[in-house]
Amino acid sequence: MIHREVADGLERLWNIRENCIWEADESSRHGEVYIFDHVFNQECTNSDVYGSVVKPLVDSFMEGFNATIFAYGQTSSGKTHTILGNKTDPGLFQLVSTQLFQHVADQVDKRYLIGFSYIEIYNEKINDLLDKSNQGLTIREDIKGNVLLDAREAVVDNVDQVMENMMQGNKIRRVAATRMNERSSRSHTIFRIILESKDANQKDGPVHISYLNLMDLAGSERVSLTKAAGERLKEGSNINKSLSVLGNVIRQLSEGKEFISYRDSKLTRLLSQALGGNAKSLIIGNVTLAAEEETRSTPEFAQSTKTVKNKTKVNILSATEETLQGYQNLTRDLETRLKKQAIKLKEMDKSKQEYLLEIERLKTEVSIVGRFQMGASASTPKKTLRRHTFGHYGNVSPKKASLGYMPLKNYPPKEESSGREMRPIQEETYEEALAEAESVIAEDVQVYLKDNSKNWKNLSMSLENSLN
Ligand SMILES: Nc1ncnc2c1ncn2[C@@H]1O[C@H](COP(=O)(O)OP(=O)(O)OP(=O)(O)O)[C@@H](O)[C@H]1O
Repeated sequence: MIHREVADGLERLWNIRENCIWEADESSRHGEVYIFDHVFNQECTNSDVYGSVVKPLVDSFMEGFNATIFAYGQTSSGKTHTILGNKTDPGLFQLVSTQLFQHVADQVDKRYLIGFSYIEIYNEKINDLLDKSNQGLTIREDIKGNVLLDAREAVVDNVDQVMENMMQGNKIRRVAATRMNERSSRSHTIFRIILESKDANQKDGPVHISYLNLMDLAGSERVSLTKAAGERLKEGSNINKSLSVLGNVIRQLSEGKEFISYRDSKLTRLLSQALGGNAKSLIIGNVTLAAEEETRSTPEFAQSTKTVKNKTKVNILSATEETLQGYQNLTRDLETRLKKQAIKLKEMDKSKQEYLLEIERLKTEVSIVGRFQMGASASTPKKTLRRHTFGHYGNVSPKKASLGYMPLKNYPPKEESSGREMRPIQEETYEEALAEAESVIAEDVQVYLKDNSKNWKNLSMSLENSLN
């Protein structure tokens, strides 16, 4: 039981022993004992949960399987605590990231590229938490039924970078105080880690790709308990509606129905691979022992999900010649963003410091992609597609596509045209493309710095440092 429940003098209404949970009042008409793979009591930490049920899933993810982990439960039952944790009890997100980068460091014969995206579904609208300007995202599907979303995908190299991105995202994530929770999540959030790997010694070998979703679902809430009104009430009703669609989808899947109503909510559309598709899924049902009915609905939900069967496979995306185009475009797109940031300095509508940080961050991403791509041959690519996940940027505008590939015909992007001649990317090796982009950026920045040298002496020094 949490502080609020103890302070309110609430009683403990449920018992837990081994892998079972049941109501303490044996005369209750719902005398069912719910049995699960694991039941964790209130003495358990997030690390205990991680070691028992999450780690094996992360191991599979690193072998190339897709994986999804949900935290499901009523409001204030500890979902956010499970995923994000705190200083003394790190959450699953940090524990997963740590394991992932440890694994990557241990595998000397492999090369890895790790991407990270973070989105929320708020009042049935999908917002990118890594890019404030990228709101109201549209879900698209390719012919194979893969869900595509133009969310920013940050390329990350270590746990600190992941945590930094996550904390940036948390600043805009919707949280508000309700009567049940001082910091109640008003949206469903999805962290997605995308892992691409290939054999370091095999130049044109296949690329394995897998994604891992960590989801902190907003909790179901009863208006009689939360006393929500106005905006909070609207949010609560959207949360309850999407959770009810999730319940319907699980029921249809467990009953083996042919038609599954994934399209009834954004949440279930985004989860379609995790529910009955190509992903290994883990559902963590968070409960409080101090509520009767609200707590009962969680083990009931979790039990219904146990009969859902997924069809999983290792995802070998394609051979290098297909992906080479993707990495070249990815690099080019990062370079374009980098250049844009340098140009934006002229407008000075943001603080100098913010631009410098963005430039630094993009430079790091470019070098990470470069390291992963190194060794691939510069043979003429046949396809423009890099891969299909929801950090995919098929046909989006350069403004929206923060990272990822773009169709070849879009290069150089029209709005970026500066009169400089740019050769089609097929004719360039990766090194040539990188060198060209770097010289363009350096030139622009130098011109700008020269023009503004009096006013921006300090800025020019740090910019020059960052470009050297
Ligand atoms: N295992 C735990 N140990 C310590 N504190 C906890 C634990 N679980 C939850 N809490 C505390 O209980 C409160 C509610 O938890 P949390 O915000 O994680 O709930 P939630 O299920 O995400 O709620 P909502 O659906 O409203 O967002 C927080 O103050 C949190 O710190």
